Amino acid sequence: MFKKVLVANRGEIALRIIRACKELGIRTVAIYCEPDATARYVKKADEAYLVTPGPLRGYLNIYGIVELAKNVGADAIHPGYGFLAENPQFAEACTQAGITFIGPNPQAIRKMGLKDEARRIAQKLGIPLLPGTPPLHSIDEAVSAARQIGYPVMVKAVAGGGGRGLRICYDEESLRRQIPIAMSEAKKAFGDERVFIEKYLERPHHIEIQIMADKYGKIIHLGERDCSIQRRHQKLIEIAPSLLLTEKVRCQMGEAAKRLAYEVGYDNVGTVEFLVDENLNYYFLEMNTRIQVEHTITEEITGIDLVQNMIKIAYGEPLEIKQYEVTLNGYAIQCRINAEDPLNDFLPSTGTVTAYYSPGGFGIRIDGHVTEGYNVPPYYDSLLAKLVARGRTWEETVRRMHRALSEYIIRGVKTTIPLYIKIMEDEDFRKGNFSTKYIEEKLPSLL
Ligand SMILES: Nc1ncc2cc(-c3cccc4ccccc34)c(N3CC[C@@H](N)C3)nc2n1
Ligand SMILES: [Ca+2]
Repeated sequence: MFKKVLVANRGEIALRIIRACKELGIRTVAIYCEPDATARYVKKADEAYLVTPGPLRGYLNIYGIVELAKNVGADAIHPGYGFLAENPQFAEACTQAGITFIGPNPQAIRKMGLKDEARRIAQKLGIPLLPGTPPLHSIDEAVSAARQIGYPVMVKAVAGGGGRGLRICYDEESLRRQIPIAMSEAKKAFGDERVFIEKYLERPHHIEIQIMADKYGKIIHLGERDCSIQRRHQKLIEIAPSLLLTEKVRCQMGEAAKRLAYEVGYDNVGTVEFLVDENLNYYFLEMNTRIQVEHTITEEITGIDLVQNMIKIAYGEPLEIKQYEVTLNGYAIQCRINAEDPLNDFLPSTGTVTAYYSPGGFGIRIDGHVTEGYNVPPYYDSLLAKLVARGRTWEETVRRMHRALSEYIIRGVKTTIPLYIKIMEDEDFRKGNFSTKYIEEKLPSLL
């Protein structure tokens, strides 16, 4: 097994990876930029090094991080999520330095990073897709395609993902206007101006399948997560399993996700995103080649430690879990405790945490890095902690999450906790009656 792993990330996911390594007897190296110098994950690592340039680019400095890993004698690097997690150049730089990248192979990262390539492969495999086009060459081509597809359509950047580079068009005038804007935005944001269009689903559920593959072609899926409760592509609450799927559709989506992973020669963990409509028709969206923030709820209902499996797979161990051994027990809900003010358009709230008391008790998990006195910096995402509640029934899980949220004390910064308390009391949420429009439609009445 690896002797020393460098964690190329910060905050809660860095702490999560450090904990997984500790349980495997692996020494850990943390990196930090100045604002994180006193953060808990830095203290919990066996070694910690300041990386430059701060306060953010040190976490994105491919060659600086690889150089440091070599100098401290790390034999593997875990990228976490965000930052360099889906950067094929980083994965290749690690390999070239003789350091194992704990994640998928660079070819699979590259393939799934281009939405048109992912769609083409899904189409070849007979995985359902929304009506759409390959990358467009002209506005006229988009207009004639949209006539076939029918409005509304969504314009998507080929190199986009996670909600970036998306535009909705309800008629031809809007499409003609927005295509050039989308292309120039894509050029600026991703260095690739190519866009395509798809039929826009108005009120879908956003459901993703967790997969895990070893280096020998063994692939399993670990059920789904419903991530529909988001705001401007920032996920707020995730649940597992979904309240919408039947066992039959779950199996179909799981098999489709495994076929896609197998086709691209995938190894390590990954997530295949779908949209599901109220008639349980599901459509492939994209694939994420990283561990996700919400991996926790899958761990809670399957009992499988996804981060430790990432490390074992990267080390070359064969998958020891068989598909029939994956059982989904009960329900789990994750609330992302963000330093944002839900009463003020979710504006980031910075400052010092003057009081911090996290809940506990049966079926409660906290993944977070905040303590009293922590100064919430403005440079990073606003996630302070992930509060996860698990229960045998959905009703019990909602009650437990409500109780835990009511116990949670964070003073000195505004957080999303008050909003989540209201959501746990909302009849539509409790009945599983929510789509990607839930927050947009409910916010005014919830607060
Ligand atoms: N053809 C079509 N119709 C509806 C969609 C709805 C979403 C979507 C899914 C989840 C939340 C959203 C919030 C605002 C806008 C879109 C969404 C979506 N995306 C793309 C990135 C992924 N993370 C979410 N793609 C869509 N595509
Ligand atoms: Ca994505």
